Amino acid sequence: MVIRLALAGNPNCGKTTLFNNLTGAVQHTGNWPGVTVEKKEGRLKGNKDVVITDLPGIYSLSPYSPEEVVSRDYLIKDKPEIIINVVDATNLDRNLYLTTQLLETGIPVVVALNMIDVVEKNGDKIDSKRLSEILGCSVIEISALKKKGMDELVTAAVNTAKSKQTSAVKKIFSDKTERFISEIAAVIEGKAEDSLLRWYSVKLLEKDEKATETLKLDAQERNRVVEIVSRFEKEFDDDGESIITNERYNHIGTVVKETSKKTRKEKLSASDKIDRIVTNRILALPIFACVMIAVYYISISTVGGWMTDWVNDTLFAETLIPGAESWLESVGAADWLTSFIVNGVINGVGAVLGFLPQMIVLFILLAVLEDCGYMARIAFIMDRIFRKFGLSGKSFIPIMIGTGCGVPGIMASRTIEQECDRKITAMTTTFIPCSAKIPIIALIAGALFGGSVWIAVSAYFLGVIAIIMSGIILKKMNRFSGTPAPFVVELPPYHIPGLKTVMFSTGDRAKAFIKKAGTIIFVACALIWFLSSYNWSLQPVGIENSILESIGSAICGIFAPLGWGDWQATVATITGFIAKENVLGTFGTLFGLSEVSDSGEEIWGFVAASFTQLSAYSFLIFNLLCAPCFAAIGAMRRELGNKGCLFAVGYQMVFAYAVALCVYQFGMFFTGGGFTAYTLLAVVALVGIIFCLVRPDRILDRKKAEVSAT
Ligand SMILES: Nc1nc2c(ncn2[C@@H]2O[C@H](COP(=O)(O)OP(=O)(O)OP(=O)(O)O)[C@@H](O)[C@H]2O)c(=O)[nH]1
Ligand SMILES: [Mg+2]
Repeated sequence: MVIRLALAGNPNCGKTTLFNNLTGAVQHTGNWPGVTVEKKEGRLKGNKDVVITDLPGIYSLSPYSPEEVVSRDYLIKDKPEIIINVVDATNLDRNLYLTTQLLETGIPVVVALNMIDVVEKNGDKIDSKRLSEILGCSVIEISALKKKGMDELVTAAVNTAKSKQTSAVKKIFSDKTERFISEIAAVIEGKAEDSLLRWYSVKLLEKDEKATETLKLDAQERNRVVEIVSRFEKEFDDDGESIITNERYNHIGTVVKETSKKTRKEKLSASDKIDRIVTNRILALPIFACVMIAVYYISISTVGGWMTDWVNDTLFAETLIPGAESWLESVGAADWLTSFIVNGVINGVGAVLGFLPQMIVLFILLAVLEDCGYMARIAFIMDRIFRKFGLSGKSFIPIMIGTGCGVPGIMASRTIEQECDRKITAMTTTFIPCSAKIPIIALIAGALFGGSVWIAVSAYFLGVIAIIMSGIILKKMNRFSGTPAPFVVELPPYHIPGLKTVMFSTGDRAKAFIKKAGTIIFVACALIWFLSSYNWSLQPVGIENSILESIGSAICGIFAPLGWGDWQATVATITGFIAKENVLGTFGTLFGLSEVSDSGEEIWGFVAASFTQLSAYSFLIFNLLCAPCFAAIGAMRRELGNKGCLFAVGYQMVFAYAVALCVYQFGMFFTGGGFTAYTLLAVVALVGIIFCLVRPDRILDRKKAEVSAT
């Protein structure tokens, strides 16, 4: 018999850590709420009959955002055999709120009292035996991080599931409320399964619409319910949902008082002390800027840079390429094959893989920031700024994730309740440079700006500014209008990042990067090599007469106003849509064929020769802001639908073009380039952008007027 076991609990209580322990999986964990946004399945190590589902974190069973709906639907509709309710023992008050709701679902529940190591370290005490008596279900003390109590938990869960013993329903509301619950239960009896009768009765008193819909009551029953609810609200002189919420909290208050003892009296914890500085109104932003500059300095300029140089200069330029060449010669390989392997594959894929060391250093640093808890603070800090522009600080979490890869970044936008904010975030997340764009940044910085760290830093700030500007512009459109959702991310206490968590997270991201180099980029490089080695009659020719040159030349005029209208840069940009790493791979392949230099910084020389600082920066801007790679466009389609996705891609292209145009043309103008037709075009673009930014928000004004009229 297969037992389905669901892990449910508040965000950031350790569900995924527990899931990884039990199944041996390596799902992403992090010290902030909202890491998991999709349900994940795995099988228990050593007992394949137990299927475990990791769910996104929820605060209650009245969900507001889409990833919370995932959790609730799974629990209520798919009905697992048993719920393990993971509870953060350092935060009993808040966590037990969900527990009282889970106990009403009629599904057997076992409470896993997680983070017991922290409780013990703080010198606090929790009487789990008494807690188990009051709640009416097993309570097992565990530490998912230290792997304590795992066997006990599994045994308790499997036994409870096998005995099908639901927890005894405890009356947790006041007698008066319980009477109303019974009244409703009498009306809907037979409409819901017996085990869910109490659950639905409470939901109806709360006026939960989603729950009401699934019940399919007839008109008469519905009227009866409405009558009971209105009597209920009159009796308490309050809203149904508030009454229920209040009484739940009252009940939990007494439970916590009876079962837990905190030794330390409200002294400021170390986390609070750090937060006083880190989230300080004046210091927060400078500290954030310093942290990010340090991260990119370490990963791009120093440690990561040295390692990448070694890979590019020594490993590829001095060892692999000559080695492969002489080996191919010695076995008598055909010229075209040698050219294909050396120029097409090693140069192209190598150009991308060369950046792996930088990337790994960056991934490690980001994972550390994530796991120690600083990322959650960044979201909190950014909320203050974003709110001023009508955006929610919650948008910043997807953006932070997007620095790794846009695909999970776009998916993380699901944690945002407000539909308009969610859509805008999904559309703009990829403005922030993802790891695949770092090689482009490093290339431009290295080739034309003497490796300056400021190019990378400016790229990130440009991303943030593009997001804020787009937020303002899009908010004024009908399809995105609305006020930002209140921000409720909690700040989890800081902790020392776990070595395993950091390694998993880094390994995961690095693996994805290598996999792309081995598949999609390999194919793209091979294609580029072919297109650049043959002409339309399929005769081998120099690159100047190749198919690629003719395609690039045909369309490169479009980019002339941006300052880099040559066919190489155009082709590189186009291949970037397959995967952003291709931009570099393409330069690598293109350069390999021109056989000029012998030093390791081959691509740099090539790029430096065909760009000026200004045109290179404009090239960088366009490639950073334009539509993301196909994988990310696919993710946007999932979140926005076909039409929305098309709109998003169109918007990103126009926006990227306009910004790059303005930067290049005004740059030219102010450095003595004169006023040309293109300068005029840039003036038009700038006026257009400013108009979109400052035009009055008619929709919001109308809504305000409607509110004040009523
Ligand atoms: N000290 C301690 N830390 C833990 C324990 N379990 C988890 N953590 C840490 O808590 C943080 C959150 O863990 P996750 O497993 O990502 O939490 P989650 O419940 O899956 O979070 P969401 O997916 O956001 O809902 C991580 O930094 C973990 O390392 C524990 O038993 N003790
Ligand atoms: Mg999780």
